[in-house]
Amino acid sequence: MLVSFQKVSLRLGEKEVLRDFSLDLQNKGIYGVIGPSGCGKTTLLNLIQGFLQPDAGEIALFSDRISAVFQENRLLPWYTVYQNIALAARRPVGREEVEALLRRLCMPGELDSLPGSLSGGMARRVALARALLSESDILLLDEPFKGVDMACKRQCEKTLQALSGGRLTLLVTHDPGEAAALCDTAILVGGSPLRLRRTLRIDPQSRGRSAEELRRLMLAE
Ligand SMILES: Nc1ncnc2c1ncn2[C@@H]1O[C@H](COP(=O)(O)OP(=O)(O)OP(=O)(O)O)[C@@H](O)[C@H]1O
Repeated sequence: MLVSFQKVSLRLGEKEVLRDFSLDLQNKGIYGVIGPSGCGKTTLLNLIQGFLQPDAGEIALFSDRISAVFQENRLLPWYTVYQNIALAARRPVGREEVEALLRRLCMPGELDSLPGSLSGGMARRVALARALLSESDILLLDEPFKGVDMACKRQCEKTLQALSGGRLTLLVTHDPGEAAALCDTAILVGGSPLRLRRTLRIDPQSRGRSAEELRRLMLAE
């Protein structure tokens, strides 16, 4: 088991977000976590990262080397784009490597910019570059393409697919098209408290059909 939630319960304030929630991920690859707003997707990522502790139950991880794109970008405003990315990398990272990755994320020539001068979509891609370049076994991405325009998004999806290899990636998204385009498996969650509704293997040969299927399942629930 690479990631396992065993009968995890968690209350946040008045809200019982999880009650006896179980989930086992056995293989590496990209998992899309899809479900309605407010159901608890970010909470799952926060539990994996140890930012929240369960009230009951257990979470087991095969590695604690985690990199993430959080709901907010969390860039350090006094450091440049290059410094923000390189400082988090857990290994020496040269300017050329960062520049090449940013180019693959449709963002050339911003290495020495400060985060405050970037658009929301650009800052999002810096946060994504930071997570991708960081040496990690688990990649947690909470709506990583928020604010990124359609043309760049396709390119960023390809780059993410190419660079996430060898890791276990959890991608929170509201977009069935994005999940079908990128993921190996979609995990549909929902309800209050949160429950696992369905897992769906995405067939790489027919991602368009998987997107339709996911749309249908989301509307049905
Ligand atoms: N610190 C907190 N105190 C009280 N309730 C909280 C707290 N943090 C989150 N919640 C509630 O827990 C629930 C799950 O929140 P979470 O952010 O995990 O949902 P989500 O599925 O990621 O939502 P979205 O898709 O809108 O980002 C929500 O109803 C939220 O209001």
